[in-house]
Amino acid sequence: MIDFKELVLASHNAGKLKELQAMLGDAVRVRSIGEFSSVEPEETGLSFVENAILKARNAARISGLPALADDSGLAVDALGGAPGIYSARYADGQGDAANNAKLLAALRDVPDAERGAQFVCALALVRHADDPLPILCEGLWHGSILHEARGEHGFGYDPLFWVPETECSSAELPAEQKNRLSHRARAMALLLQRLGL
Ligand SMILES: O=c1nc[nH]c2c1ncn2[C@H]1C[C@H](O)[C@@H](COP(=O)(O)OP(=O)(O)OP(=O)(O)O)O1
Ligand SMILES: [Mg+2]
Repeated sequence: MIDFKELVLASHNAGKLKELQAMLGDAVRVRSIGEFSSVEPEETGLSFVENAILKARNAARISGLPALADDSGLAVDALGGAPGIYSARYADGQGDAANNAKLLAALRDVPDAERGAQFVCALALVRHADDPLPILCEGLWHGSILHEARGEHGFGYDPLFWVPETECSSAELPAEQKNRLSHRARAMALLLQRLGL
């Protein structure tokens, strides 16, 4: 079991930060990397796990604190797992609306039965920048891609992600419910277990 006084969350994404903070609750005092730097590290890894480790090390180096990073994305079956680790950069850095528009266009002629997709989340926790044994936890959330946006909550691809168990898009779920069901929730549950929290 690790005894943290403080932890830095290594994300520049406001939606993610809100979810991670809610899931951690009072378990640990949380700072955000934005307090220390606005420079985002280049995500050069070939996997979610590698990118999560890279972001966690970078945040630990900058802050001097233990760091938790989340690398996540949407893997679409009909696109061979794309956009995957490139989800945030799918429309060349033009943001969520452009990413969603590009995804809808790519799937325009794909029938409902072939629109399966998974949200993927890799969490990496490092005790310090050179930690030789990062704690790694992963979570998946299965669903499918809608033909048009639905809902106002969440962030990123949420308006396009149909959640079969709740029969609505993930942007139609209240935050508390998404935070119990999502890829991030599953990864975080494993992490809290690992940490004895
Ligand atoms: O629950 C989610 N609901 C909707 N979309 C989501 C979710 N989880 C990840 N996503 C999408 C957003 C972004 O297009 C990509 C993450 O990219 P990713 O590099 O991990 O995060 P980011 O660049 O937004 O912030 P940062 O790297 O500073 O943590 O996947
Ligand atoms: Mg990123």
